[in-house]
Amino acid sequence: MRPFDEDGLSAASGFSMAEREAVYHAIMTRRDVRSQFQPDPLPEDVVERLLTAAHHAPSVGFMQPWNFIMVRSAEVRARVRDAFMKANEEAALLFEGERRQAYRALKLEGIVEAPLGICVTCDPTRSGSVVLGRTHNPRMDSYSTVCAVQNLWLAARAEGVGIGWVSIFHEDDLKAILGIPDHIEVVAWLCAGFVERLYDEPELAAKGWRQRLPLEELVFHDGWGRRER
Ligand SMILES: Cc1cc2c(cc1C)N(C[C@H](O)[C@H](O)[C@H](O)COP(=O)(O)O)c1[nH]c(=O)[nH]c(=O)c1N2
Repeated sequence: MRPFDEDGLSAASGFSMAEREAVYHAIMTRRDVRSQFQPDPLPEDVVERLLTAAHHAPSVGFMQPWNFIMVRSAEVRARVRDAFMKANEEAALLFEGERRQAYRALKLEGIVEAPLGICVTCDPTRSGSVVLGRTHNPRMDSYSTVCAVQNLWLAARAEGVGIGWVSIFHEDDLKAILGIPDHIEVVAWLCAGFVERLYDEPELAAKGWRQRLPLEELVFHDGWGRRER
């Protein structure tokens, strides 16, 4: 533990080169995983570290609106997969012609293959109706929960655990399967399991669905659309 002064502050020294590289390495090599899961259950200490990382995410007003429903039951995961299949077929029909065929060829979940499903939810009532920082934008609680997902995802990368985020569901189907109360929002279904190999680039890019945009096209200066400095 670093020493704290009387205000509870300690020196914000930078990371060593190796620590910095490790952080960027996790960020750059994190992947969404759909099909490389190993069936072995994740050890409890690993799961605990992933959840602890998630729980240290930033949250609006320090609201910590998240819950994590850990789904190990193969029977429950099979029902979740059925809910995905229904929604995925609806999604396929929204694309036309070749794009529909290309969509159908993609594998977009590993719900049954991954030994653990984590349903991450957001409770908008977690700290009363008036929340510091959320008063003018109620979606801030969902955004906070997404931060928890990203923390978990990066920690998982460092642990050799693959994570696949599946969002192709009717929320009510997931709520019914998992007994989630009406007022709770489902933010993510995460497939989790050890992986030996990962794609070097997003699988959707490797399979020609969509490529990474050039960063410089996305950065503006001093106003929307202003590319010059
Ligand atoms: C909110 C949200 C929701 C989803 C995803 C991501 C996020 C952030 N992704 C994963 C997504 O396709 C993936 O992140 C991008 O293709 C980039 O690839 P990498 O994550 O860098 O491997 C995703 N992937 C998938 O196969 N099925 C899905 O339902 C979803 N849903």
